[in-house]
Amino acid sequence: MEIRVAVVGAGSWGTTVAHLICAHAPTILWAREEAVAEQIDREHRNLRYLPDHPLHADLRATSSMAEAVGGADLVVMGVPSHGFRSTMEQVAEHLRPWVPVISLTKGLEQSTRLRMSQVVAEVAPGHPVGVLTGPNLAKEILAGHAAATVVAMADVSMAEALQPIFGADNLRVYTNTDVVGAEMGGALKNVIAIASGIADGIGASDNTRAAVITRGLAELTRLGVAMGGEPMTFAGLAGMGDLIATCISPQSRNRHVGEQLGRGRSLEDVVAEMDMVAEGVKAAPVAVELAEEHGVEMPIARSVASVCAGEQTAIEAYRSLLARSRRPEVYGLDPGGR
Ligand SMILES: NC(=O)C1=CN([C@@H]2O[C@H](COP(=O)(O)OP(=O)(O)OC[C@H]3O[C@@H](n4cnc5c(N)ncnc54)[C@H](O)[C@@H]3O)[C@@H](O)[C@H]2O)C=CC1
Ligand SMILES: O=C(CO)COP(=O)(O)O
Repeated sequence: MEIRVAVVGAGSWGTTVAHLICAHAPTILWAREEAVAEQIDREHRNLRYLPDHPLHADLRATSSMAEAVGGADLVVMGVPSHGFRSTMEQVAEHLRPWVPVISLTKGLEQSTRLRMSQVVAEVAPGHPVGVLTGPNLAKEILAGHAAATVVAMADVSMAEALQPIFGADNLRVYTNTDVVGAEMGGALKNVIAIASGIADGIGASDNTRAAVITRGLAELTRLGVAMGGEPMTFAGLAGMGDLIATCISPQSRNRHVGEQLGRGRSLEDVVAEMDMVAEGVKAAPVAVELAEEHGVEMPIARSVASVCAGEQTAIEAYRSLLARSRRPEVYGLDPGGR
């Protein structure tokens, strides 16, 4: 049976995923701006977000949610976390019963501290829900470089059915039943990537970056496990894999924000000149709140939140991380670990 897919959100990643799926299934991409939808539909290009890449000739695009979602057998959500709930509410008006919803979004809802799959469950109860996540920088995948990713759903047979839909010659898709772990890995690595960028911006060394990545993995694992994620998920593509890609890549928006902060620029200036989302900026204070709620320590996330809020300079944040009291290298599996 042919599956018709709607991808909601025509930024870099939504457009890339729609382009990939289109090779296997009829796909329609929803764009908020009519001009973007028209350009993709007619010219097979998204000049705003992916100017260098022609898109699949069969990819359709629309700014009408009814047209995008009304006939879809699978809905893929690719809007940033700050617009996720309101967009999902529009989706829900047209969603046919039991259509699965897969989130591409790597963020946390600010007001509620919810993961995006939880937002889907609130707005469209009863629909199967999952996430697609991993080290997947959109432009690299569009350029044809090999990558791997994870589709995480509680129902493994449904995740297996989606593997060929999301897969491509250069994109290998694994399954995982740990939605909480996969989703928390994706959201929290953005916060650690800001810290890694800050290190680059203040001129720190590769040793520093390795320390940030490794201790960052410890703290995101600690929180993710406390919230119900499986420890091994954080050692996989959705955890360590995505953390490495985002912390080292010059293409990462989150690492870029950190680098600019490390050079002494203000968050307002850096964000104002970006036409794209850096989820870690909004996820950092939420991670700190969740850490408090779950009784775990997240010193790097706390430092990132504090630099983003203008409470500390980047240099002060790094000095205070180094000045923390001595302790054993308790790894992230113990929720009380420090
Ligand atoms: N770009 C990438 O390489 C990857 C991004 N992601 C995640 O995918 C999500 C989307 O990221 P990108 O596509 O890169 O973002 P982007 O910054 O390239 O584009 C954002 C898209 O969302 C739309 N948008 C912005 N605010 C909105 C709102 N309030 N309501 C509805 N739509 C809104 C914009 O019009 C645009 O189409 C993020 O959570 C990101 O972390 C995940 C994997 C890879
Ligand atoms: O999630 C991503 C790669 O997997 C993209 O990271 P940035 O949002 O930091 O560019």
